[in-house]
Amino acid sequence: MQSFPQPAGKKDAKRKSGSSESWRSGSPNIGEEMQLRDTRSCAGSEHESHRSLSREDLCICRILQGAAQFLCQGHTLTMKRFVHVKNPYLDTMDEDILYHLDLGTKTHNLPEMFGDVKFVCVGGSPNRMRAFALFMHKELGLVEGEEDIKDICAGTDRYCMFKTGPVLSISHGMGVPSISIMLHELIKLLHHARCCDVTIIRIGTSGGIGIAPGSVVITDTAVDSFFKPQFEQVILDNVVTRSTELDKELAEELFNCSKKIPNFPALIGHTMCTYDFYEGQGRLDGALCSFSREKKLDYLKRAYEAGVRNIEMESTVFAAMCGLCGLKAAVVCVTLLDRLDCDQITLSHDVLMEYQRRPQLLISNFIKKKLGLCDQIS
Ligand SMILES: O=P(O)(O)O[C@H]1O[C@H](CO)[C@@H](O)[C@H]1O
Ligand SMILES: O=c1cc[nH]c(=O)[nH]1
Repeated sequence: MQSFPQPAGKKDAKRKSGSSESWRSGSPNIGEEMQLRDTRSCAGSEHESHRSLSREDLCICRILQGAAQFLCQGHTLTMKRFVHVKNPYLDTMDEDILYHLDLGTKTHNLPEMFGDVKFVCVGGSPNRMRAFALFMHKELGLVEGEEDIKDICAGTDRYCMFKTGPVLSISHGMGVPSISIMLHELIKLLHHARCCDVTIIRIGTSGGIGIAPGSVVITDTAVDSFFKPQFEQVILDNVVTRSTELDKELAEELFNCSKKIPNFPALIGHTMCTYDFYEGQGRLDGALCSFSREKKLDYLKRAYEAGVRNIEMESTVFAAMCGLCGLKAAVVCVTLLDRLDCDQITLSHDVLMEYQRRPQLLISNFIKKKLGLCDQIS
């Protein structure tokens, strides 16, 4: 049984300072760090030394010289992947208040609370993300009881956040504006906490196109309503187009993981992200509808031909923001219906719950595999 620290509360955070617990390595996260691994010892062994990189030019030169020497001696060198923000103003701020998460750099010790996070899972519904955290807690064989898993954002009712071991589970609400606000604050949180090598996965629901309800779609590329792999962000009065490519290797790895789960219908495909559930997804059952059944089917069939296998409402901005900030990202959504057949979701509560657990099961197995807990694959 393993034991991981739960995040410290506000009061504790004020008193404590300094390093965070890090997953298994026991080493603190100190600014930008370069990890030098001796490959002449057995793979995965503990012969690792850590050196800090200062931003001073002189120091960088020395380290690069050292690294070059190290490489010449037959070692390999791997860089830790830190979460980066692309905003010069952040460095000039005395305090950063993550308003919608009810967290802040002065009120909370973010490195201590979150420094060991390696996996972030996000999804629309607060209950689903709480259930996922509790499920992960059990799957990781953690000793603390469920009652220790509290909503870290309880001071706000915008989003909820739970942490168990190296896994953070957060709700993002519905649609691009809602997830985008959460991601701005989450990415800053991971940056302030000096997290490294973080994988982020959206586990959601969606409408399928031409595939059986209950199928789990692992997204290779998120596309917009015109089937383009891009997200258009309006900034001031400009439209900035951002790429929505996701990590293909990660998608493949997840797909391979899915093959090990008995009777698990999964596939890789494009995911279309829309700004609306009704007109935007070609539904005939909204309060407004100005197109015919034929037009709807023609649109969905063209989407299918373009490689789209499911439709949801967050994937493009999720892919774009995570890609820009150095987060390895994936989108895994179960389909609740086949949009070529119908528009209304008529599943019973039990079936809906069972479907929603499918992405969670896959991601739990993936996380356990990554943590070397392969004997505990469900
Ligand atoms: O199940 P979640 O994660 O909320 O995802 C899907 O479900 C919502 C619509 O019902 C949208 O947020 C859509 O993206
Ligand atoms: O059809 C659906 C089902 C779930 N979520 C969506 O965005 N669309």
